[in-house]
Amino acid sequence: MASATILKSAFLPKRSEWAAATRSSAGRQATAVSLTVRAGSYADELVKTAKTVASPGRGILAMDESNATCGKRLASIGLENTEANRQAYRTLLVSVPGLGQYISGAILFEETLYQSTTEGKKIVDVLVSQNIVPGIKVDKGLVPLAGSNDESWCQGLDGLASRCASYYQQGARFAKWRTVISIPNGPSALAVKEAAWGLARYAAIAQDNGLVPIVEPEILLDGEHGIDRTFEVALKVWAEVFFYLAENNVLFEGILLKPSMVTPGAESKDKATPEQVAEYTLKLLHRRIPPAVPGIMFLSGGQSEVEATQNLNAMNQSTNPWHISFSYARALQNTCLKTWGGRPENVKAAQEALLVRATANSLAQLGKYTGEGESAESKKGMCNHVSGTVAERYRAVLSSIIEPQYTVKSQRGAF
Ligand SMILES: O=P(O)(O)OC[C@H]1O[C@](O)(COP(=O)(O)O)[C@@H](O)[C@@H]1O
Repeated sequence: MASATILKSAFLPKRSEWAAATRSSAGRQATAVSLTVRAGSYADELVKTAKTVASPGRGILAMDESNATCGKRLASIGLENTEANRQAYRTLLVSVPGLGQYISGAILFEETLYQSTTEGKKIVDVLVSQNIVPGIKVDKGLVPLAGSNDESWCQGLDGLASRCASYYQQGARFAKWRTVISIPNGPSALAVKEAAWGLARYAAIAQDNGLVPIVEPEILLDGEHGIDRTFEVALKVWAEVFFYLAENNVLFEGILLKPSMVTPGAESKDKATPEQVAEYTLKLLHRRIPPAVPGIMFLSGGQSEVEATQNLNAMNQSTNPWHISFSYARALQNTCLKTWGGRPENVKAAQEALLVRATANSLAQLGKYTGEGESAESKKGMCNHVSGTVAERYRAVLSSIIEPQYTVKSQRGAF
């Protein structure tokens, strides 16, 4: 926060000055403090990009696992964490035929943004040909936050402007910065403030360089707390995030959010139905998120594939001021990765598995997901609810691949 203080005192009114100016101007027409924000050169493009990503029936494929996280995913199927294996897996993901019907954006790790598929096509070009907007993870990961209760903060502001400019040149049009908040460890006021300030500085810098910032303060699922505690923490976190976004003159129409859903902690004795998750999460959004924000793209955070889809669907039973959709990593990729298992002969089946999840979440974005087909018992019902080629995909994939391992039970810890 040291550099933050310098920046704030240099360019913006202090809160005390602002309050004094507002008091002394009461009853007069003009205020003493000008809050006019110059329109950035990318403003129109940012708004357009954000709307494209937040388009009906589509969401984001998060495939930006850092090398450390990707290593865990690959280890779960017995593969080494090599560049060649990461390339093979990510080639599989971006090459799924018809993916762009359900996926509007794909978040890439830096390595992937500059990588080609195993057939030698630039991954960015493959995405664009699928009508998918390429995005880039720009944070540099989490490190311990000194002076806190074993909490962390997210690095990456140094050199961010020039990196964002290069990523734009390379074809990225949106960015992502993930920081985390731990409920069992507090969260301390320091950790929340640091998370919010970092996200706001990142968002301003990304917009200045033509990238729509995805703002992701992940409130981790870990813990024994109930849903009310998650709600309370989320209210605090989002209040701080929007306070600092505004202080940094971020254009709200040109951002996207990536929140955690409001659920009980993963180790809580309480369980919440999709309707309860939707009720709490929508209440949070209505209290904290301005309608100027075009899209809210949830992370899955360790929920099972089915839970994440059901919860999204429940949130889309009402008309909302924002596009409410998904930006899932695990909840899109889990079955796909397991089906692939690193074997070339499984690529097609794994791609079908990804398409099943993408289709299901697309339906959930529209509030039309039924879920019956997700279990063996009601497989037929699901097929009856989905028409045409989608039904064929469900039938083929569910019968040949998913059924043995696919249940509505939590798959937490699958990775
Ligand atoms: O590799 P990192 O930086 O730990 O991020 C892990 C993942 O968290 C996400 O932000 C959310 O993923 P989940 O949907 O699996 O929770 C992904 O975009 C990212 O791949």
